[in-house]
Amino acid sequence: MTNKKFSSLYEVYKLSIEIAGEYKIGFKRSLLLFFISFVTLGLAFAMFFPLLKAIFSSQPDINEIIYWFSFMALFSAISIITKWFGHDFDYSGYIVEITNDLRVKLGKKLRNMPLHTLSKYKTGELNSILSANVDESILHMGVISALFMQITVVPSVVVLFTFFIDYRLALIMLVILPFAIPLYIIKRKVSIEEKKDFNDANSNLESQLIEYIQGLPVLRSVNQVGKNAKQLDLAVKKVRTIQEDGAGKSTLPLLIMGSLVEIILLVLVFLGGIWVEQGSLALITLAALLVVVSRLTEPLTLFLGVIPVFDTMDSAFNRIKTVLDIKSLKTYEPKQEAKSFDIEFENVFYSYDKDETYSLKNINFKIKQNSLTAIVGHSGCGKTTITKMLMRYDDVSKGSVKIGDVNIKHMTQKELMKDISVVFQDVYLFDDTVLNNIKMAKPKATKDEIIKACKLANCHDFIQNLPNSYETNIGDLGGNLSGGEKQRISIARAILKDAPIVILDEPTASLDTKSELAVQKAIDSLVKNRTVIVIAHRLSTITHADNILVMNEGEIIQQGKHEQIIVSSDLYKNMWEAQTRTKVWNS
Ligand SMILES: Nc1ncnc2c1ncn2[C@@H]1O[C@H](COP(=O)(O)OP(=O)(O)OP(=O)(O)O)[C@@H](O)[C@H]1O
Repeated sequence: MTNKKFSSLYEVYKLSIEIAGEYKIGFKRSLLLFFISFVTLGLAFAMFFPLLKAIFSSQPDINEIIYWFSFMALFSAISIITKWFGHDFDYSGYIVEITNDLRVKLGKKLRNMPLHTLSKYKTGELNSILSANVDESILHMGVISALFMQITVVPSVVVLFTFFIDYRLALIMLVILPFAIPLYIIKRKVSIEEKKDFNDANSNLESQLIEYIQGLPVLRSVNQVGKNAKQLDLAVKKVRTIQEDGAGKSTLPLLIMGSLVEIILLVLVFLGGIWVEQGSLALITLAALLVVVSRLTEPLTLFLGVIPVFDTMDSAFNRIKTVLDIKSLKTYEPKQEAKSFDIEFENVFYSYDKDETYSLKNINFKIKQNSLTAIVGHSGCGKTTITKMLMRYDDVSKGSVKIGDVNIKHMTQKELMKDISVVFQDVYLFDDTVLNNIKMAKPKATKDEIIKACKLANCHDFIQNLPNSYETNIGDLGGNLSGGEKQRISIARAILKDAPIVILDEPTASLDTKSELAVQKAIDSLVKNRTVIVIAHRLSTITHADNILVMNEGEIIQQGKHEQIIVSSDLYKNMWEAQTRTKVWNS
């Protein structure tokens, strides 16, 4: 999801501060301590020059040796102590807190995100953002930032110190070290592109996996479970190709970088040897320098190894940020609550893609409190979109939606959802007890209230026959509830919620006649004395509706009672006749 290709180290630092949130002071302090630690480590290395000089001089002076050795020991001690305190940040639980805070923030965002935006994400994508990406984005805090500091600060201090010893030797290092820069840039470009492609491919793989597992029964029935599960197979291959490509492309810069220190050593030995021969450089100074430089091999090679960690973090946090930056739908002032439950759509237009392709066009209708309104029309004409606009799935592109004269933009999402119950065609039951699945509609409900709702929803008897009655875990039933039974549990939820408006999204469309009768009975209890909107495919179930909205291609082309529109609307008449014919064939 990120458009960024290459963040500078400063940007990575700024991101880190943002991630650290309220712990940013601790993070900055830890970076400062690491900085002091590695400056002093560089100085301790540099003490090799005077120390070796003192040891190997023609007349060694023990006091001078102790003097330089004491400095070396002092710098090393400061380095160890400050490094220890620097790591306090990762050892004392801050990183766990930061990870937790980030997940809580993302969780809140998901709760308040407009459903329209949420629906644009694949489940696997959100899954990888909340799990892997959160972990990756804080990876570098602690050990990795210490390592990074070490590989940049220590060589810099050594080069600077060498200037005081012999500027020519320092210049050799300064001339060769900048060759690391293009290598660094190539490596980062490869790495950041690989990370982005890898993240996209990985979330796609997660989505395909989730889809594969959920669709396993269907895949089995069409013999597509093995290698024939093409999409999953492709997703796995894509991840492998990206990883292989990335590994191949980043090996060369790593090898060259590793050789760079060897090259410096060779040039130092060659030129240093000449200068020693000519008498312009002390042999002991050259020897000390070779010892110090050879100690830089490891940090410089590590440098390129550490870069991908920053890129992983950068790419992961940018993905997190796209979620954090999503704006919740605004509740307009003054905040209001609906006191009555008439519904009015006035000149409503809506486009999913925020362009001129409207899924709803100039929708106008009024629903009286406690009446029954049905929406009918061919598939894709906009029936569900109307109900989504009532639930403020997104803001309408034009026009207004009102409940009891209050524009729903002035109602908080909580207030709005308090007023509406929805019964969907596909029921989702959570992996929890039957009781808790119903109770979630009204957390403070007593068991008696729940049983009463279940009796009304015509599901009390079959729940009692479950292995542990109301305490039976839905997961333990292993999908053994029928569609009609699940549907009645969801209706019990809606009855318990007791919202004044009920939306029925074709709840009986996929049920057989026996289940349909049982569910219809439950629905009859639910809709009593409420404002009801029903999306109906079977027109026979809505002939008694107070108003029927006939839709075609996003518009309401006719509205009225069954007896009126069967005469005035050709579309409705044709649908009715087609369904009556089917009924005759089926009987
Ligand atoms: N999330 C979405 N993003 C983009 N377009 C969408 C989205 N959901 C629906 N649409 C489009 O909006 C139009 C209306 O869809 P809607 O689901 O409201 O129709 P419907 O009448 O309820 O259909 P059905 O009876 O098949 O459920 C369709 O053209 C559909 O493709």
